[in-house]
Amino acid sequence: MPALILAMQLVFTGYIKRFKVDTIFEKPLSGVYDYIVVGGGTAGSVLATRLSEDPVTVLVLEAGGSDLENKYVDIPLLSTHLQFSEQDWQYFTVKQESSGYALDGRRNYWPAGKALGGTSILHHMTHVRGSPSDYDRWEAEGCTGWSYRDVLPYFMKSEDVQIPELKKEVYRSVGGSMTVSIEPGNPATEIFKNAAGELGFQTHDCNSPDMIGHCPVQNDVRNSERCSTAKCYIRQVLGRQNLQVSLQSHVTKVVIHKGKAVGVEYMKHSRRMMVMARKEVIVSAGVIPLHADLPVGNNLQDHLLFFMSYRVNANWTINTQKLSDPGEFLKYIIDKKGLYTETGINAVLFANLEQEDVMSGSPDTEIYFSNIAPDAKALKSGWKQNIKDKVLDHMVSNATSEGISIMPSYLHPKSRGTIRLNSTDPFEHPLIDPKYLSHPDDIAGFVRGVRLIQTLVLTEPMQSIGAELIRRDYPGLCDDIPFDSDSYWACYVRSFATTAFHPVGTCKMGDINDQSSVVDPLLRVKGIQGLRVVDASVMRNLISGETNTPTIMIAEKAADLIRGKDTVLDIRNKLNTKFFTQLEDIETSNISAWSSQLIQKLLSTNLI
Ligand SMILES: Cc1cc2nc3c(=O)[nH]c(=O)nc-3n(C[C@H](O)[C@H](O)[C@H](O)COP(=O)(O)OP(=O)(O)OC[C@H]3O[C@@H](n4cnc5c(N)ncnc54)[C@H](O)[C@@H]3O)c2cc1C
Repeated sequence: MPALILAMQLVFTGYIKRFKVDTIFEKPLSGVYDYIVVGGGTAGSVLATRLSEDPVTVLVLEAGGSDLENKYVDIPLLSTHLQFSEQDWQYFTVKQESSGYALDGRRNYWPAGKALGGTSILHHMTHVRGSPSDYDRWEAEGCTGWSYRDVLPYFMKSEDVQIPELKKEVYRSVGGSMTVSIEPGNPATEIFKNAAGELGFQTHDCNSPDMIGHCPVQNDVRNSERCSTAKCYIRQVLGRQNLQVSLQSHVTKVVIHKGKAVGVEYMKHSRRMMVMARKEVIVSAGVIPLHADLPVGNNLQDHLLFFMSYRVNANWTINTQKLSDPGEFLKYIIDKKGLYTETGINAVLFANLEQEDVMSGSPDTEIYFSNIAPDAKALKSGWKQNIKDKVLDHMVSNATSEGISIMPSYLHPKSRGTIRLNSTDPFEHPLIDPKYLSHPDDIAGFVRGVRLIQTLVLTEPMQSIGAELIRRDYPGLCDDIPFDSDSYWACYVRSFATTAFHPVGTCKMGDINDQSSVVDPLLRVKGIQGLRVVDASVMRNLISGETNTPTIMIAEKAADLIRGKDTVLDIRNKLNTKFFTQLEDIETSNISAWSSQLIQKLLSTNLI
């Protein structure tokens, strides 16, 4: 107990120091700035950092407060503690017709960051760039200048890789703002690696141009603390005289005069204010649309995932009992060591299950490995999924403190949804309707993922820990369908798959003549001068993985587009001479030569 008190004192002292720093946000505003950035989230923090490198004035208006107001922000394992906090918008989707059968009202809970740093202060820190084909597809569909060759230099500019074996890779970088690291091994990571290896998946860098394979998860973590874009970008430059950040400033309207965005209206401490922009207004408010009069809010896309949990005989699972040991917490506070340094995801695996050779091309499936045990507390208050009480009680009756979860996610869903403003009141939450699993192909994609997981569990490393599936079917929910048939898993997916938190696409980028797009390839809102959108909403199609790192890339590139500068010329030249020819070789080589018994096993199942 004294250890616990000491730990709490240390946290509290850190608190006081932080509040002193945050008075910087209270500087009085002037009436006009060169650039106004709406939203200081993942993208907004990056963009304002870059724009204010020039002799221009930049204002960031952020609806939330300081990222440091929540004591859990830094601690990797406690990211879910930010959900349903003041730093979360706490959105819910509308009732889903084709999914969410196990959810209360069939509604997904949609967390989103509401503070400086935006969703990067509460996300799970997995660092994934996506596949070259994702960006080449954007370019082919009219997003000129966004091919993999174009965007790779910006991924590199933003990162500071602290993984010794990757520092020298020509496509990776050191010295950028975002630290990328791997937490020192948990035995679980080794088991997952060996299981994947037995099926022929090589362990390599999933942020290389060839994503297929297994990787210990790379994280946006610096010295065992979260590296949000608040901490790793904008807080580094808050002393600049030409940069002003105003918190608790909720923008309610972009002011448009004679077809040009000239400023914004916003509410701060219940007072309505207006501020003008000499050059541009840039909306970086995330996927929730601000503009009522534009064709925004269509093309909503998101990844789903669900938990396949297994009982195991292993002493390395993370469970509530281990975490409530005060010594464990102290280990983190004093030495930045122990279980709290982990993010809860040990490793990821990417495969291309849609085609015969699952190990070539670009991935359509991501598998997450987690050594967090599905014990009663984790099920009730860990990953919050809005599961119906009676279903949750049933799950809790099967809880175990020695277990793991493996989660499939289908990466290129065809379902498309919408986000619509619910009323003229800008403070009311919008109607979010992702129409999850409305396209039948998405179900088939998930069932293939289930079969891959089942195959992984049959490997010797997984059998050596006695991995045994914990069934979650519930009276009236899939229990009338023969267990393990494709139809059973289809029902399971429709019942238990929930958001993987990667919504994109509501301000779709496209060619100037593409009627369905909102912004052009320079991210300018079509038909309105002086207005751009720079955030995850401009992604035309979902990328093959998590969306924070690509959003940072978008903001880095947008800063160059706005400033009319090429800050990555040196990186591009280096890549042109050393890398892109090599990349062409990779694309044409027969990667499928990797041995794989998996292919045979997968093909022997009848997919729906
Ligand atoms: C729980 C969770 C886990 C995730 N895990 C990962 C992960 O492990 N890896 C990964 O790569 N991605 C992950 N993501 C996704 C990733 O974090 C997002 O794609 C990314 O943060 C989106 O960035 P953004 O700039 O578009 O929006 P945000 O970061 O959400 O920024 C929008 C900002 O605008 C502010 N804002 C909104 N409206 C207004 C307004 N009217 N006026 C003023 N300000 C406003 C918001 O408060 C917010 O600060 C996760 C997301 C969630 C929710």
